[in-house]
Amino acid sequence: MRTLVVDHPLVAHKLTVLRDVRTPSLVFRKLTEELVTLLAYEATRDVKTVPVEIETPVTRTVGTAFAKPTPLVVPILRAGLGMLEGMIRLVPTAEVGFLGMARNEETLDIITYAERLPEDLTGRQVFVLDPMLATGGTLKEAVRFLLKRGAESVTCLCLLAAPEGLKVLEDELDGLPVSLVLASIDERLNEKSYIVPGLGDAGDRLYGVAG
Ligand SMILES: O=P(O)(O)OC[C@H]1O[C@H](OP(=O)(O)OP(=O)(O)O)[C@H](O)[C@@H]1O
Ligand SMILES: O=c1cc[nH]c(=O)[nH]1
Ligand SMILES: [Mg+2]
Repeated sequence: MRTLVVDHPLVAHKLTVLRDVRTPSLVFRKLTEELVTLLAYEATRDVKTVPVEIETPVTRTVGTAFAKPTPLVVPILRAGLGMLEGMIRLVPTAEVGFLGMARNEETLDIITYAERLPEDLTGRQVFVLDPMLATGGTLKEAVRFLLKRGAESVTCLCLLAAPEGLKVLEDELDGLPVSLVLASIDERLNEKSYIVPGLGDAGDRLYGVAG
């Protein structure tokens, strides 16, 4: 599994404001979008392209276009939805599918409560959006599901990852066409499996406390 941490002062600065407990929802949403756009630049480096012939005001030339089928972007609800705008700003022709997943905060079991994706993902490059990789349970389920549907590759964009969750993914998804693009690898998980120092519950900070 390829893992890239985007080491850039813009990312570090925006992430610091995002982590701050005083940062209100409105600013948190905006910063999440901006951070995703910075991660997306790196995450799409291997997106498939084809040569296209075009005419400039001066001459004919050969340029580059996204190959078909177009990339599929999959935000994991709720918190991943906060990353969608920032991603499709860079890849406006991408298609978007949805996975609704939540971890039970006591048992840490993952519930998939919604799925709206093409049945057949054969040959598709898929980009999964979820800000938090904590125990790795959610992302492991999501990636397996997408590969089972035939996805050619899965690239996950996350803001924060815990070393414990990264190890789970490395062990469980070893040898599969999976990459991770992150803004930071944090220190550890706490006793409630929250990322430390982290940013709290990303879904709650984006959208308010879930019922
Ligand atoms: O790596 P894990 O231990 O599985 O935890 C990470 C998951 O937890 C959060 O979602 P949550 O379950 O809080 O749902 P929400 O986005 O609706 O708040 C986060 O957005 C991930 O999906
Ligand atoms: O720190 C964490 C861990 C899981 N989910 C979150 O939103 N935050
Ligand atoms: Mg949550």
